[in-house]
Amino acid sequence: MFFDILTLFPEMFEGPFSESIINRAREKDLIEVKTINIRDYAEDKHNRTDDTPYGGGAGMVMKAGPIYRAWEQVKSQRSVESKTILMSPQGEQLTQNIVNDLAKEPGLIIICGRYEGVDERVRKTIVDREISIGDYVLTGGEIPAMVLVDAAARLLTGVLGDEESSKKDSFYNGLLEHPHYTRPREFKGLKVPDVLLSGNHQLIERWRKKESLRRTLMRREDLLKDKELTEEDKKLLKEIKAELKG
Ligand SMILES: Nc1nonc1C(=O)NCC1CCCCC1
Repeated sequence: MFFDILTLFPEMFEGPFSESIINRAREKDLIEVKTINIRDYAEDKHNRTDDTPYGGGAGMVMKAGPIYRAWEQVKSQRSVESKTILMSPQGEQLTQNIVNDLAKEPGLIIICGRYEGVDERVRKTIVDREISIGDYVLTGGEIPAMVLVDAAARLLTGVLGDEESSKKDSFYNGLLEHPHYTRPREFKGLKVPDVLLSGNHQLIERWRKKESLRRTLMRREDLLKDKELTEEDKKLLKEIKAELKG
């Protein structure tokens, strides 16, 4: 899978993508991440990529021309179709389901907005999907682009080792993840639950599913509304609610 990232700040991506799992995936050719500097596609003598807003007001708007030409260039260099994503607070909220969908694409072109945003003609001509990583405003779309690349890349076969499989993620099975423990058995007087030391894998899996349901019920009950609960889930939830009643 490839990620072609249109940005005014390509060097922002050097650090995060040259470390750890994403870097290993690039070295194994499981993903390709290219940054394209929108400024290279400015056409006026001042190399402008932004300008004042029509209608007045504070701030600057990213010009459509440089973005469009950068987009044409990356499109022409790819032999397969790719979706164009604009990262912005006005987009649909990124969820694991959206990541799961996007990770099935052969590649993504990701546009990183800056200043007050991009000229509306960018949306009307080349954007397939506008995505937000949350209801807050950052200084640019670069960090949201890194979030999207990270979340999609880790789902690709071979990116995570078996032990790190994404199959049991929070949100992967629609629930929050159960608590995790590792050595030592006791830390600050807090002991590892005995069941995790029992070696009884059936009991351990039951404990993990129950704690996942408990955590989801306590923190994100909204997720339970969308989840198809098995008979075992319902039984465990009943136990949890009885325990909460004390
Ligand atoms: N939140 C977000 N989710 O995705 N992108 C986000 C963002 O805050 N991006 C920066 C803004 C800054 C002003 C112009 C448009 C982009």
